Amino acid sequence: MNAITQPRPRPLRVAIAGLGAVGLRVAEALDAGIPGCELVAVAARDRPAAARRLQGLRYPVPVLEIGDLEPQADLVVECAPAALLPRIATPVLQHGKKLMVLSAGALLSAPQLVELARQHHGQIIVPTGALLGLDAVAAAAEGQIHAVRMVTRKPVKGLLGAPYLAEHGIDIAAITAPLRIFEGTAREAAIGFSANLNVAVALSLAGIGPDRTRLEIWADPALTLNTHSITVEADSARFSMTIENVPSDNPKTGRITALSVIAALRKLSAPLRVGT
Ligand SMILES: NC(=O)C1=CN([C@@H]2O[C@H](COP(=O)(O)OP(=O)(O)OC[C@H]3O[C@@H](n4cnc5c(N)ncnc54)[C@H](O)[C@@H]3O)[C@@H](O)[C@H]2O)C=CC1
Ligand SMILES: O=C([O-])CC(=O)C(=O)O
Repeated sequence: MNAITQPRPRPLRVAIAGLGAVGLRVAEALDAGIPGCELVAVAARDRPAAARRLQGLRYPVPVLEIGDLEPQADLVVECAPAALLPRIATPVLQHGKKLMVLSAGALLSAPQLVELARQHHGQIIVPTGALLGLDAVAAAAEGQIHAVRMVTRKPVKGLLGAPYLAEHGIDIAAITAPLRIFEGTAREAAIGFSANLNVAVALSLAGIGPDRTRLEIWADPALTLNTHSITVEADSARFSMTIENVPSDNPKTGRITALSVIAALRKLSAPLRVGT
């Protein structure tokens, strides 16, 4: 007797907005093959340079303007400077498609994007990125979480250029000992450290929100790894966890960030899915 075979579903067409440290690594992984996904296009600021960076791919894809990505794709991975998030996200969500967001901090100043996703049955996916344990935080949030704290320690060059430092006259270029440069909420960090602390916002969105998630940031001249330590107190569990990230080509961004995106893409259509 013949088994009834179902047609193989069409792969998800994936586009990448921003071809920097995260975007290029994700493009290479898609080109090498992530089951259920197909790289169809990228957007970059310097399109000829991006085309050169993509020359090594087995299946080169077009380099487009941000505004031209949506019609080509079912899912767009946003891995561009935070200020571009609304431009990248709006057409994707208006068409009920999926958007994977790395610039998670920028979601706080664009809450309309979540509403847009709701209205048009699209979805914003924030991967765990450079962090860990968002599965446990999200599970604990189904019960009652009393407190979430994070302490981030980064080498000086992982923090240089953050707007908070200039606004508060903090000069870390020549420090010789660890210096606490910030204590506040995830929402405040998203504004002052928009290219350095997306992880704090991702943590807050998984847990108790950006106004109750507390954060300290230290600049440490002796450090080589971007280090995030989290403690959670909830009615279901108490846990603490630390990740020490090897910086990527971009010293602000841990290498594991792109790998987290790749794992999240793989999970979208995997026959066995592990973790919340
Ligand atoms: N959620 C998380 O865990 C993490 C999030 N991030 C965030 O992810 C984003 C990407 O990070 P990286 O790849 O390290 O940054 P990057 O600076 O290496 O890459 C960003 C790319 O976007 C490009 N770009 C600039 N203007 C553009 C335009 N108009 N159109 C298309 N592309 C444009 C830049 O040329 C650059 O190649 C950043 O916002 C970063 O803060 C970074 C690390 C962890
Ligand atoms: O890679 C990291 O350590 C985290 C990071 O840059 C971010 O959250 O934006």
